Amino acid sequence: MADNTILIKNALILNPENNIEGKKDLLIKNDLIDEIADEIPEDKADKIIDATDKILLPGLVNTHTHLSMTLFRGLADDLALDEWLNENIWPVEANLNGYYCYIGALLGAVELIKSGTTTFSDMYFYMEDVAKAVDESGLRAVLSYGMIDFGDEEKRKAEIEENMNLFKNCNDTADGRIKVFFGPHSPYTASEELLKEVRRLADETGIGIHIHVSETQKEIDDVSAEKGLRPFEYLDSIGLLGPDVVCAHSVWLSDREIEIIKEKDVKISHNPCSNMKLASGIAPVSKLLENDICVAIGTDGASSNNNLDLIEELKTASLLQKVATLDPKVLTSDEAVAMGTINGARALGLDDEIGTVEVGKKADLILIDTNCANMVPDSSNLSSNIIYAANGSNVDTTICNGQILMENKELTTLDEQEIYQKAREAIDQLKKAI
Ligand SMILES: CSC[C@H]1O[C@@H](n2cnc3c(O)ncnc32)[C@H](O)[C@@H]1O
Ligand SMILES: [Zn+2]
Repeated sequence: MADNTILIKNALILNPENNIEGKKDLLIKNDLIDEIADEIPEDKADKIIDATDKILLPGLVNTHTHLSMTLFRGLADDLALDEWLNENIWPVEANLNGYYCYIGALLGAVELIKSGTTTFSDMYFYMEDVAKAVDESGLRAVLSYGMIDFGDEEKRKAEIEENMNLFKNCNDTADGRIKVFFGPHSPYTASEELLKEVRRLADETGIGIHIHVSETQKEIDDVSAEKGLRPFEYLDSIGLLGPDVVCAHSVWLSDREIEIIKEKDVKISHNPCSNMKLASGIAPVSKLLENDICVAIGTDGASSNNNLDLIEELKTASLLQKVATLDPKVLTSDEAVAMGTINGARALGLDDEIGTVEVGKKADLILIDTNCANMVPDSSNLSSNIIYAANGSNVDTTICNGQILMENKELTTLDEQEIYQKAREAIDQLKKAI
């Protein structure tokens, strides 16, 4: 079969941790970045993309979301987590089916592609239907089935079986773009027995773990009352924690818990918009970064955010740390770019493949248009322009695994109008069932 070759010309490259000076050409061969040079001849490629006035950076990595929850955007606003989940979201989720989750995931995929995310880590229900949406969209994803047993043994077995079936049926599918993790929901919904079994199976299979931890003060109080330990102390005491664990939120942390996170090389997915909207609190991100802990970024679901724009999320993360510490020097735009790219790749165990613009890595790349009112004048500091001035709507081109998913703001793999229509119908039907 002939090679897929794409030549991107004249791009300013923003690369986390290792900047590339001046305008460059970049050649994609099949799914990989093949060459980066001052000038690459046009006859080396079948397809040319002119990146004049555009900034090229690694595709963004959203390390915590519930993609199908796009259907619930705006459904239950202005509530704290407990009331939001127990009285609003879980009753609606009880009426979900595979089709709804598929349509919600397609809607989320459109939003991710349009705002520059090429990889996302998802925890939800009907995950084989979500995998179908990932396959069709061309995105890269880490998928976990969200396991909740509330101490019920039968439920526990069924939940673990569901996640294992997802692993057997979907891991390494979609040309290797889909990986499967375990998704125990949280220390307050998953029993000790479930968490211990997850650790055993993670060691056996080599797959990672995605879990919500220490999101609210109520969680700290409840777990402390039941276990006599704070959430990270408890998870450590039962052996769950390790470098393959990605913890979402992690807002309320004692100094001892930060030590545990560091010692065990646990990865943190920071979700500032969701934490602000549900009034959960402010995660001590600058302290975590000072301790060399890998902090990545996530949007959480579109019902607690209410969008999946990762550039907006990174700006929020940066500004929130500045105001929380009253120090404008913390969480710089360079650190924010790393959070949205290479740190996300590390959290998901994909840093050999994605997260930087480097020859030999997967061609997961985005182009951001600077010929827009909010991006002029061009800043000599590219990360400043991307984090503080841009937003997802400045993304012009999105490429994942060497495949163009959007060019000049036009989607190539998904029909967005058809998806909007189906999503509207799906939520109308769901509302009737409530
Ligand atoms: C069992 S699948 C995932 C489960 O998590 C719920 N969820 C969404 N956002 C949050 C959050 O911020 N904290 C805890 N749980 C959350 C989602 O609605 C699903 O039920
Ligand atoms: Zn979540």
